[in-house]
Amino acid sequence: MLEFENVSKSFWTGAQRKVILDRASFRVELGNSLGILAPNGTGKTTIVNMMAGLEKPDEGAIRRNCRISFPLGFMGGVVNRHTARENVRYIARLYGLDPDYIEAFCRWICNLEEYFDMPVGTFSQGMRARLNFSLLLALDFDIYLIDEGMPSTTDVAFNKRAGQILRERLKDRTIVVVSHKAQTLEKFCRTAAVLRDGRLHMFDTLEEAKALYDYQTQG
Ligand SMILES: Nc1ncnc2c1ncn2[C@@H]1O[C@H](COP(=O)(O)OP(=O)(O)OP(=O)(O)O)[C@@H](O)[C@H]1O
Repeated sequence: MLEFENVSKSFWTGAQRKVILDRASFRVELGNSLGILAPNGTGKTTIVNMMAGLEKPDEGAIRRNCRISFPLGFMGGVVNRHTARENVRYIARLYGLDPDYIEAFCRWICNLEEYFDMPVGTFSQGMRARLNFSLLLALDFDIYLIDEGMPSTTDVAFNKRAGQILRERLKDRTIVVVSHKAQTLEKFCRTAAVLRDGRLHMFDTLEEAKALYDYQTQG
């Protein structure tokens, strides 16, 4: 279970206070994936980061009693001056997993060859993305956080291999996906919410959420 209770979050822009969430309360139960629809720039990434524990709320409580992923595509957490091997072994230990298994899995998935033993700082953006994505697949979570659909890299063969494993994994896991497009949510969720002016409007079905969202965004 992942629960927000009276959570508020805003940013001071220098000219005004940008409200992301205003005393929002909701709960994600295991087995009931949730989609959040919100226009660009209204706080999707901030909400997902708060769910992952990467960002703190200003007020209210966020409770987690299950394994929650870092957001798919999240590029933090990997140290540039360490090799891919050192990074994945360290992260495996943090999660209480076998470093040999996690290293072997990541080596196989991301296919970086000799670069796997080079500092991550020497990697291209695409290589970094492959490493992060493979790490996410190597770990196992109860709730997966997805910011704007499936992550992808410029490597077509990797995308196919990793995408297939991810789709299999997500079949029996709970997903929270945030997007500005209802189409992205359709693949993952039944229940949905609409974020509007810091308020989260919850609906039992994606169709109901879509109706409000379309009404608001298309006039
Ligand atoms: N640390 C910060 N300080 C000030 N403003 C911030 C900060 N982080 C985010 N914002 C602002 O808060 C708003 C929401 O940002 P966020 O990245 O969560 O939105 P988003 O819906 O994910 O955006 P996009 O769809 O463009 O990726 C934006 O206006 C952004 O500029």
